[in-house]
Amino acid sequence: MAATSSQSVYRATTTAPVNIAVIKYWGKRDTTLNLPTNSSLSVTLSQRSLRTLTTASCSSIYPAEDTLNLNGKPQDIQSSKRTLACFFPLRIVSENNFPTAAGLASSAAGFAALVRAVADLYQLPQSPNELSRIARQGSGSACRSLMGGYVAWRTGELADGSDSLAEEVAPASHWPEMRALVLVVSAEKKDVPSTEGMQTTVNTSDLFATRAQSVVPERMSAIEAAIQARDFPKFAEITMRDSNTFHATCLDSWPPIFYMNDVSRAAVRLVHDINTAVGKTVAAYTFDAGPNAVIYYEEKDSELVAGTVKAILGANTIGWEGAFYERLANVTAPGVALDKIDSRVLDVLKNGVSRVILTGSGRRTHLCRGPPRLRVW
Ligand SMILES: Nc1ncnc2c1ncn2[C@@H]1O[C@H](COP(=O)(O)OP(=O)(O)OP(=O)(O)O)[C@@H](O)[C@H]1O
Ligand SMILES: C[C@@](O)(CCOP(=O)(O)OP(=O)(O)O)CC(=O)O
Repeated sequence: MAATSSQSVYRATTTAPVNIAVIKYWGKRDTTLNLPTNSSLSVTLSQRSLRTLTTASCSSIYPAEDTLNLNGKPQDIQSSKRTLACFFPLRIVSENNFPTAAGLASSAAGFAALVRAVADLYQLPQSPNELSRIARQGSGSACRSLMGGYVAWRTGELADGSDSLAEEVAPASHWPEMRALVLVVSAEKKDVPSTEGMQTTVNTSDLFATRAQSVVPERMSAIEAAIQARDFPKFAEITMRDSNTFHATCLDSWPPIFYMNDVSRAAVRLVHDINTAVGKTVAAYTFDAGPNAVIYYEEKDSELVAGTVKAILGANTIGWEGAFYERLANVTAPGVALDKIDSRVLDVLKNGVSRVILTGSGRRTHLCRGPPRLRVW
């Protein structure tokens, strides 16, 4: 029997990447609009390793309520006022190919994919910068996942948030040698969610105001210049210092918040030991609101950085995966002699890291399988 338009299902499918900040967003000046207290800057990671896949669909045959299914489980979104505004109820189905709510920026990829899929479904003309304004309100860091490469989120000044947008500082192709080694220390849900933790910091930390008002603005300019010049040592030092300052404001919060643990601190020591042994900065660590380490380095230094990590952790005992693992597959000897690394660090890392994802900088959200289309299910 021929399909009638009342049976029609319209749908759009999109993917979105994870981004890992090198200048951290931490603090809101407006919690409703999700306006930040400082600008931030991130590297969008390759979707060949980590991505969210989201399909948005609408139809008059759907029950009269919006639904979100995440990783196979229905989510509670009915308190949202959006339902009332929809003529055709929306059905969102999404899947992350990595742990959700574990400090691996699932909310960033998740909300970016959601906004992109809905915009594609309705064939909205908005640019990624304009869509970033919407994604920001789902989760602040999500606004940076609508773009590829090196992305800044400008704090903005206006009370309505209309100038608090993300913009691409440089595409991934500008510095394609950038690699990211994710050491998964824990895939557990974190104790203090980012949304709650950052406001505890805003309200109680004495260090916080200095970071937001003077430290970050200087670092934003310096890291953008380092990215334009592809100056890895400069990029790396700012990245490490900013991660440390962010975690210092967490420790300075009341009650104090701890996201890094002994394994995280071992990863910090490892990176400094590698850099000292090599005699220049070839690796940079950064930590979000959880213990997992992300280590940035350039492809030419794969053996020195990832090769050393591989020799410490062993390739067989834990999972090594990711789009850029190929070059390392046959590397067995450490790039840096292990006697140059603090011996306590070796054991802590070996026992504490459960999984390694080797990835690199990548491109922005993209539409899957052509433009939105009419389908009868
Ligand atoms: N694919 C998705 N689609 C829609 N919402 C998602 C998706 N993935 C995650 N989320 C939302 O984001 C929440 C997790 O965000 P949370 O900030 O706690 O963790 P995270 O993003 O993994 O960590 P972090 O932001 O510290 O790196 C989930 O509970 C869910 O509400
Ligand atoms: C440490 C961070 O990863 C914090 C991310 O916080 P979220 O974007 O998850 O917070 P909400 O806006 O409340 O959803 C730093 C960063 O990504 O810049």
